[in-house]
Amino acid sequence: MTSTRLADPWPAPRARGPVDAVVSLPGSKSQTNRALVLAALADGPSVLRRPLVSRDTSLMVAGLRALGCHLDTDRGDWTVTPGPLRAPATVDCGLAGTVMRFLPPVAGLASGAVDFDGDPHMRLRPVGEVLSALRSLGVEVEGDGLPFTVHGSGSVTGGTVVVDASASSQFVSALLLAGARFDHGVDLRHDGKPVPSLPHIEMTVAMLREQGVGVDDSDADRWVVAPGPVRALDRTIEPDLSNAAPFLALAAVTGGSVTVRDWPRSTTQAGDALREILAAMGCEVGFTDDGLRVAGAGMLQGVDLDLHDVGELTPAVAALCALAGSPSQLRGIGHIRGHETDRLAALATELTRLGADVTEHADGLSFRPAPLHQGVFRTYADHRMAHAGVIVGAAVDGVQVEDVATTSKTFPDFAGFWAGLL
Ligand SMILES: O=C(O)C1=C[C@@H](OP(=O)(O)O)[C@@H](O)[C@H](O)C1
Ligand SMILES: C=C(OP(=O)(O)O)C(=O)O
Repeated sequence: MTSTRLADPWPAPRARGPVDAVVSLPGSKSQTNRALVLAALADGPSVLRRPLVSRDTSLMVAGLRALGCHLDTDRGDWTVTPGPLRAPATVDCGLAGTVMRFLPPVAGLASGAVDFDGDPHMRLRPVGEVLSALRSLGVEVEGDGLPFTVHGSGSVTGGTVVVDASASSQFVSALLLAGARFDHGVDLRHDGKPVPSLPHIEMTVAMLREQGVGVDDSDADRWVVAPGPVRALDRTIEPDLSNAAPFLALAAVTGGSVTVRDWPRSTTQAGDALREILAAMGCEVGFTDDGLRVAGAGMLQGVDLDLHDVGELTPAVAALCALAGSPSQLRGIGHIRGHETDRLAALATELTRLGADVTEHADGLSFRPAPLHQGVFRTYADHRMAHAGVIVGAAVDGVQVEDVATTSKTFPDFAGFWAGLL
């Protein structure tokens, strides 16, 4: 997605003083990819306004086109015209969890074989629970992880199913998103350790309800989706609040102020938790007429946080903890070892290489203050590792971020945008 050729490793720009900026950020990956799936299953043409244009959403668009959906993505707003779901088809999941988990239930509604594969690391990310759930809902599936094939028969019986979604909330979202189109809907129960990233399931439920789908989530760990049509969408995608993390962090580490425009006052996005997290680290956080403003207050305070619900914020928060003046503890995030890379191992390794005093635990990280120094920060094809690297690089001389272009997963020309602020 990045048009300019970037040096690799990329010298992360060092802030020479407080950064003061007002930024408009690209759309939410989670909302864009949910809206695309719902539009493909809807009862008429849909419009997505201000969608995110990035690798993850392009992969979703390509996957839905392969399944017979007509998408016009040439202009800023996208139109989606559902067609009969067709197969044979091939879906490239890249490294997008939303594509690998959300599309197999849609493929179950097509008639024929749909082959799924992705980037080398994607083959290691968990998906077996979605596939076994589909089997018990009446779909023939070959394989338990990437590569796998869904043999759709044109309809899915649906009904009652139990999954262990402790590895990813996306297992639940995947079955709910397509559930209304199953003959008997879906009555899904989670059985296992607590489900992570609950705001993402709340986003799924809220978006389904907005399209007229009946969802009962009144019992803990149980979601019942009634069979029925999905109303066509006309939706404006919110800015991606998780991708706001590095920009707000820039205010925090430089003692400047950054305002993110159009920050919703009410949202199911996990990134909204940044308001509380950054306030706990000593920043001034508040809404203005322009959006959400975060102002850094000099020295960052360490924090003790359970990030189980908002695990995708960990890399940026970890970078801040490494720069803080007092110890920190990040807990409840064992599941992020199954994200784009093993994020606990990657963060511990790379922050340590830059001098941080980090200890890796089974389900978290702890930090003690230490002076950081120059070095190369490796990113393991993980967009949010790159975010962590540039945050440290804004505060420390001589940090170079390997493969910063990996940010194209969820943010077009991140490096150019970032450099423009420093
Ligand atoms: O449904 C979604 O859009 C997402 C759910 C979360 O996944 P996990 O539950 O696997 O953490 C989150 O981390 C990911 O970035 C996006
Ligand atoms: C975990 C993430 O992505 P994915 O949607 O690929 O799971 C993420 O963006 O932090």
